[in-house]
Amino acid sequence: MRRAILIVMDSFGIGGAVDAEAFGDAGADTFGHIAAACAAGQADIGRRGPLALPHLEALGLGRAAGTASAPEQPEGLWGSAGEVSRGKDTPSGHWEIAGVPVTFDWGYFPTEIPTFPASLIAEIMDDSGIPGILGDRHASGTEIIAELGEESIRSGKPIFYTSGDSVLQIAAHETHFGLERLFALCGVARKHVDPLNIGRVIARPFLGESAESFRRTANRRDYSVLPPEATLLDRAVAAGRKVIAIGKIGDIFAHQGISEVRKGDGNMALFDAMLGAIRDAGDGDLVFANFVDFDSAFGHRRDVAGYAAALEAFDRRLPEFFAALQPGDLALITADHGCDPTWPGTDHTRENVPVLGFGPGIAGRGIGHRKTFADIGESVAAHLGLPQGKHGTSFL
Ligand SMILES: O=P(O)(O)O[C@@H]1C[C@H](O)[C@@H](CO)O1
Ligand SMILES: [Mn+2]
Ligand SMILES: [Mn+2]
Repeated sequence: MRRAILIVMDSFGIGGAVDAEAFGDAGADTFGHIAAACAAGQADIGRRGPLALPHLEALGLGRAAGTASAPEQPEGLWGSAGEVSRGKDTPSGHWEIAGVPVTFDWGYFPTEIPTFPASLIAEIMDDSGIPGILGDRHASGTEIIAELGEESIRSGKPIFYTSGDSVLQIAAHETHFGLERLFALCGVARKHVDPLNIGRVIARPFLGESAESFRRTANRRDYSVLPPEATLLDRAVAAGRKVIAIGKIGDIFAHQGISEVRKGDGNMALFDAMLGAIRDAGDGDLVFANFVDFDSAFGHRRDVAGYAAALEAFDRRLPEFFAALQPGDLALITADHGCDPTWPGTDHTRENVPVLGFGPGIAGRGIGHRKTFADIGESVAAHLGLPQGKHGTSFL
């Protein structure tokens, strides 16, 4: 069997991006700052003490990140990668991993309030029939739901907000507003933000009846534009291979080059879904998984202890993953950008990412620093015997 399993630990950066300064992120280091906070006893909520990631460390995470705790001889291929895409957003990171860097500029909404052009909101209201909007500014998704959720239920107006990413996010109550109605509204909005070059419209449904009990549900849906060129996923599908997308991978690629989508509510359910996909994948297939909680539940929330606990929970399950691999399989663990929970604000941070490769019979060695995430996708392509793309080089 020659299969590939590609895992994105969403936002698990390791610092050190050469262009971090240009993003206002010089010094940001998601892994490094979480580890330092844990070592200093500053992340003892729901967990305790130094960050314990024995399996990721054995694969070479410490060496990739240049930390002292690294083993002498990591068990896998270990290294780091920098991003050449112009944004530090999720689609840019994933598309570059899949061999297609984003070399154009996304559209962004300004930080003024109101944030969204009045003409855009008028068009969306006309087409969807909503009575108006709330929010209309940059915000943290959980905070703006706590602040405006009750008014949204009362008035029937959904909450529109954005971030440092190229996004229009729409939060509305799953039952009072209606989930399908929210999805339809996002479809309408997607059409109207196309001319503004906005990367994603994101449906952010929530449940609960008051600020204290509101919680976002797993029914988030991302409406992305198509990648600008054929990705690794397209090459795989064109060659008759199956691409099984775990979590939000399907949405991120606008469902292009995807054979099957499997979802899960939270990292542990996603891990289960990934293990099931590995059981079902055949020779030459690709399983591509995104673990969103690191970013969405902890990075953007600037929750250091929560992020550390999520990393440790992920690491504890890696032996199940190792056991699921078969001779000939290549597994790669990486990330799509940083989201340093010690950093000011609530946005992503420009960082290098770890690249950890392993599988039965793959000997440990350093692969150095890769100048583009695209080297990851081209390595998968080489492993699966797919045509090579033009933006990266295999490290196999
Ligand atoms: O709603 P939140 O604050 O979690 O929004 C973040 C900011 C990103 O743009 C968005 C997409 O992942 O999540
Ligand atoms: Mn991401
Ligand atoms: Mn994010």
